[in-house]
Amino acid sequence: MKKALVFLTGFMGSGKSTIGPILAKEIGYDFIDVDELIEKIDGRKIVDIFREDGEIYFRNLERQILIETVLKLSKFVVALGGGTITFSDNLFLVKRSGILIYLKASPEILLQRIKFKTDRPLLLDPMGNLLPENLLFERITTLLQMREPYYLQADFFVSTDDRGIEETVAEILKKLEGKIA
Ligand SMILES: Nc1ncnc2c1ncn2[C@@H]1O[C@H](COP(=O)(O)OP(=O)(O)OP(=O)(O)O)[C@@H](O)[C@H]1O
Ligand SMILES: O=C(O)C1=C[C@@H](O)[C@@H](O)[C@H](O)C1
Ligand SMILES: [Mg+2]
Repeated sequence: MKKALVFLTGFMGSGKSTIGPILAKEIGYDFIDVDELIEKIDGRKIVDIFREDGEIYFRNLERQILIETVLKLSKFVVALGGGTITFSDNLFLVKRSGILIYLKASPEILLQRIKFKTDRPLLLDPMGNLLPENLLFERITTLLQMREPYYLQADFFVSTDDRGIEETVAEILKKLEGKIA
């Protein structure tokens, strides 16, 4: 059966929020970013939610918003959070509702893309400051190793390491052919 939701998963910095709106435009879908939706509904930035209430609170909120809002949409490209499909049975729910695409990137490339960003709480030190580059690289490598078994359960993946944004979108369009409503 052809599906009417396209989900993007992948590590922080893999390009979900960047590729999502461009892909949506190409296939005539709307676009929604789960991280942005969480911030809009909760009224706080994700770093503040993590700092004030902790990761478990965030994961429960993310799951609730996924079930109550996102999975009810049709003809949307959805940028998931980097950890969404690793929590509870979110992966199962997502795969049941649409096509899941993994934007794959190596730790080296991810490091270059995210090393100056302060809006990803899992990549900061306990005081909320940027980690030194060597520790950040270790954090990315460890977390990616734990996450990849989930990401690889996507319907297909696209490597973004040696491609620009437009090329990545073109590759996705090719792989989506005949699969979406
Ligand atoms: N081929 C590519 N595909 C995607 N993004 C790329 C590519 N090349 C460079 N970039 C850059 O990498 C960054 C990706 O960041 P983006 O915020 O889209 O990641 P994300 O997956 O949404 O992360 P998060 O899970 O933290 O929300 C952007 O600054 C984008 O311009
Ligand atoms: O990889 C993760 O666990 C996260 C990625 C971001 O998209 C946000 O959802 C949040 O910072 C957590
Ligand atoms: Mg994003």
